[in-house]
This record gives sequence, structure tokens and C-alpha cells, in this order.
Amino acid sequence: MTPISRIRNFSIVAHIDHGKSTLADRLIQLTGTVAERDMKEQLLDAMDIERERGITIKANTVRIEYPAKDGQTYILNLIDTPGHVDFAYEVSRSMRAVEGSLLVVDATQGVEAQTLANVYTAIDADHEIVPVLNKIDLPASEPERVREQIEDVIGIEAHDAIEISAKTGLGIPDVLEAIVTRLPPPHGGDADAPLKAMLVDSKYDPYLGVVVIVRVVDGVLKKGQRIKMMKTGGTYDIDRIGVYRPAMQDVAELGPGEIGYITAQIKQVRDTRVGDTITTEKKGCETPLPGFKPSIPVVFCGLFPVDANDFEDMRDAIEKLALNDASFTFEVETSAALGFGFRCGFLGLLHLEVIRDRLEREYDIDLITTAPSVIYHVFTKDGERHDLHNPADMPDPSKIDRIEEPRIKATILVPDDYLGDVLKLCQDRRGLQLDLTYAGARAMVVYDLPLNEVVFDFYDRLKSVTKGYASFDYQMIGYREDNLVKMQILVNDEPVDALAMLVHRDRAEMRGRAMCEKLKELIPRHMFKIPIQAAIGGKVIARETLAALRKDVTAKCYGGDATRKKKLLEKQKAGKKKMRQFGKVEIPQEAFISALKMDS
Ligand SMILES: Nc1nc2c(ncn2[C@@H]2O[C@H](COP(=O)(O)OP(=O)(O)OP(=O)(O)O)[C@@H](O)[C@H]2O)c(=O)[nH]1
Repeated sequence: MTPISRIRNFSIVAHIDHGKSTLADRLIQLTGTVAERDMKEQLLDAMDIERERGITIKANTVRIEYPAKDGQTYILNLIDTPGHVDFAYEVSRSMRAVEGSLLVVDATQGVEAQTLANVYTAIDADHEIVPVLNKIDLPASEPERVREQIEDVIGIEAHDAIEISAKTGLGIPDVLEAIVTRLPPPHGGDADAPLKAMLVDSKYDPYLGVVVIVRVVDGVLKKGQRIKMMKTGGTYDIDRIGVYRPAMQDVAELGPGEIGYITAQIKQVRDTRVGDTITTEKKGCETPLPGFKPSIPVVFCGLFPVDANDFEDMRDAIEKLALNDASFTFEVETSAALGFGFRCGFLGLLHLEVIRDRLEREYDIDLITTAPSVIYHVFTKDGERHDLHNPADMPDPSKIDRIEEPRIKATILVPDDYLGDVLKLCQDRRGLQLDLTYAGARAMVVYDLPLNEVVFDFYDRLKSVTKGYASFDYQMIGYREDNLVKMQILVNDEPVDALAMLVHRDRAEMRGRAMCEKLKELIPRHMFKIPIQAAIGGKVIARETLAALRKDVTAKCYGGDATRKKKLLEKQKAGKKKMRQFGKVEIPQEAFISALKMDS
């Protein structure tokens, strides 16, 4: 066991792309934790998709040994936290497992929305914070300006911010020394007290089963111990204990202040709740660590296989994915139009995209994604509340008393030049302005927005109206009543349930019209006329008509080239696979998503 005075536990907080992973790599490299030949870029981002997209999804941890200038060797435990808004809860939990943070700010960009969100989470967790200005190798870097900005906007001391280049390695030794001298050792920690450890994270390993990352607060975690998860009540025998360096290395025990992993024949990640308290089954601690709450999905959508024969494969794939991701939920859904599929719940849009991509890529299943939706509270006249996950399940309108929708508080940082466009976008999405302040040449806008207006393409719109210069972060603030109605889309007089959605009454006509126009462009002409309508209850509020056409792809191939003709017909057949039959009409896969994108 390492004496607590020689342990430092920390995390790195940063906005996406400000260099968190690169800095982590350098710290690992400089302390010789990994042999030079094993050094891969971005060691901590293990999953392929993370690597490709350059985003960190799940928290990781690594133990670094650092011989400091005072002649002592310190154990530095870095917990790498996810950088995206969807995973805010995971971030706040892992922050509670450490005592300090390096605040990395890109010196060419300055403070962004996620810098703020993450650093406030760190401040909430009582962290000591060491500001680090990264990318000073770039000519565009302005360390002085960013230093001032950190002081003005975040309100923390920044005159002693460390200037580094995570890319070239410049300044990295100063960062290591600052971790030891400026961050505190773990608080308290009584090795003789009953075991109390925090479940920081868990992941599924095909060989080892579930691997749990823990931070010991009191007591000692040992091999063979029978442990108990205080919230879920599960009990397990510890098989392995170890630390990540960053490869797994077994150790005999973990004492107070230490961070490492355990395996204990736990079958699925679902049995481990981030933030739960681990103790021994017998003579365990009495009170769990404070502040536990399970992370709950907020965005729902239907995922259907394009080819109905893929349903069973899709079930296997989804079950496998869920093994490793407790925050992702699913249940079988049937749609009149799309057949069998799954209604899935996600922490946010990015989470949805990641899962969808993995199903398509790793499991090779073509999917139709229905419109993402939030959970509405529908109160019926008999006083009951129904949590509506799917617009298709809406109770009969005559029985409904009122509908409440989830609202968020969104913080957007944007250069002055684009402020007008951002305000318009938020206004168009039924936002209420809460605050508008300036930080240098940037404005910070705070809006109260319906989550429903944000889940679909708000990020995309925000990025495009600000040419990528705005940054965005949000938190849920609760439910509020509004005038919401269910809008149906009818194609050739048949309702397409996968396109049904809840909209605000005042915006229904506009949305309905936009969707009918889009669908008219997206649905290929058939040999008969197809009406496309938007309706609320029995009332049609928008209508387009797709003219009839005889579509013969081989018409252009006059002459006797039979092989060419065959090829064209095959191509057409392959294209058809991507379509779904609705009554007599075929609707292409992309129509389900594109039709919902708004141009405002
Ligand atoms: N020029 C320069 N580029 C850097 C430096 N540090 C990081 N980068 C580059 O900036 C980009 C983002 O760096 P990452 O380390 O992936 O950023 P991150 O904050 O971990 O991003 P997420 O994992 O998405 O949160 C990469 O292309 C890096 O190569 C630096 O000091 N100088």
C-alpha cells in the first residue's frame, strides 16, 4: 500500500479537442509507464469509434509513477472523464473520486462551453484546479488573453497557468511537478475502518467479464473478499485486483486513496451502478457515499432493421452492446409500417449516434432510425400520469388533460458576429432567454429550451449558423406544460407511425408543411399519384401531391445490350432494399431522418 501522502488523484477537464487525450499520452510517456514502442497515439481512447471521432466516451484510468524533485516517488492516478454533454453524470461521478483537476484550455481557442461545464463540475467536487494552456506551439496561440479569460469567465486564479504543448512535449515536466506540489493528497482515509470504495466505472471484457474501476476511501480491498454493492445489493467474491499502467497489472490489495480495478464474476455492466458504494458483505460500512443517482436515458427512438430477416441478429447485437453500457435501454417495438424493431433509450444524441453506428458497422445491420423523441408526461383526465416514450402510444386526445415536456438550460458561447443568428435559432426553437453576458469578444447566452426542440438537429444547426464557432452545453431543469399535439403523416392516405411526432400547436402547420415538402422530394415517383399529408387528429393541416410516373430505368438502354440492362435492373433492386413498403408506396430509408430536419 502506498502512504496516502504520496498519492495524487486527478482528472483532466477540457472542452472537446483542446488536447486532453494528447496531454494524458504525454504524461504516461514521460514517466515511462509505457515502453516507447508500445506508445500509440491516444492510448486512453480504446474504442475504434472513439478513435475515429476523436471523442472520449467512457472514463478510463491510468496509474503513473513519478519521481518528483523532492526525491520521493509519487503515485499519480489519472481518471480520464468523457468530454461530451451526454455523459455529464459520469463526469460528475468520476470527479468525486479524485481531489484535483488539470484544466486544459486550448490557447488558440480560449474558454468554451464545455470548459465551463466541466470546470464547474470540478469546482462542485471541491477540486484544487491547475490551469494549463495547451497548444502554445501554434503561432495563433494567445496565452495572455486566455489567462485573462480564465480569470474573468471562470473566476479562478490563472497567473500561474502552465504553458505547454502536449504535441511537442514542451512544459510537461512542469505539469507533473504541479500535480505533486499543487494538488492535495486524498482526503482522510482510514485503512483500519470498514471498507468503503466508490464504483467509478465499469466495462465488459470478453475474457474477464465485468471489470470495475474503484476508488478506495476507507479500508482495504483484497483478493478473495466478499463484497457488496450498497445500492444494487449484489454480493460478489473478488477474483482479481489490479491497476492500469495502462495495461492491467495485478496487485495484492488497494488501500485508502488508491484507484484500481477489480473483477468478481459480475455478469453484466447493468449490475454495477456508477457512483455506488462498495463495502464488504460482513462488517461493512454503515453509510454509503453521498449523492448517488442512476443515469437515466432522456432521448428515445425506434431502431428497425431495413431487412426484416435481420431482426434476430439485431437483437443479439443490441444485447451485446447493452452488456457494456448500462445507460442504454431497449425493448421490442412493433410498428405497423416498419415491422419489428426496438425502442431504445439514450443519454443524449451523441450516445444515440454512437450506438447506431456501432450496430451498423460492427454488426453489419442496416437500420431505419425513427425520429428521436423525449419522454412526455401525459396527464389524462382521470388524474393519471403516463410517461410517453413513443408518440405512437399517445392516449386518445379526448382523454388528455394536459401534456408536460422536459426543458433544459442551455449555455452557448459564441463570437459576437454570430450572436444574432444564435438568438434567432433559440427563439425559433421556443426558447426563453435567461441570460446574456459578454466575455471578451464572445457572448455567453443562457436559454431555457424544450429538449424536444434540441434533440434532433439543434447541434447541427448551431454549428452551421456559427460556422462551427459556437460551443454548447446543457442540463435538464424539469417538466413544464405546453400546448402540444400529435402530428401524423399520411402517405397515400395511410398513417406512417414512424413519422408521427409531438409538436407545439403554433408550429404544427409550419412543421407539417416542411415535412410534406421534404417527403415529396425524397419519395420516388410511383406509377400512381401519391398524396402526402400532415394531420392533427382527423384534420389535415398540410398536403403535397407526388405526381405519377412510369419509372423504367432501362428506357435509356436502347439496342440489344442485355448485360447492361441486367446490371441496371440489379442496381435498382439493390436500391430497393433500402426502401420500405408502406401500403403500395415505397419510402427510402433516408426519408425518415431527412424529413424531420428543419431548415429554420
Ligand atoms: N499543435 C498542437 N496540436 C495539439 C496539441 N495538443 C493536441 N493537439 C491536437 O489537437 C487535437 C485534439 O486533441 P485531443 O488530445 O484528441 O483532444 P481531446 O481534448 O482529448 O479531445 P476529446 O477526446 O474529443 O475530448 C488533435 O488533433 C491533437 O493532435 C498541441 O499542443 N499543439
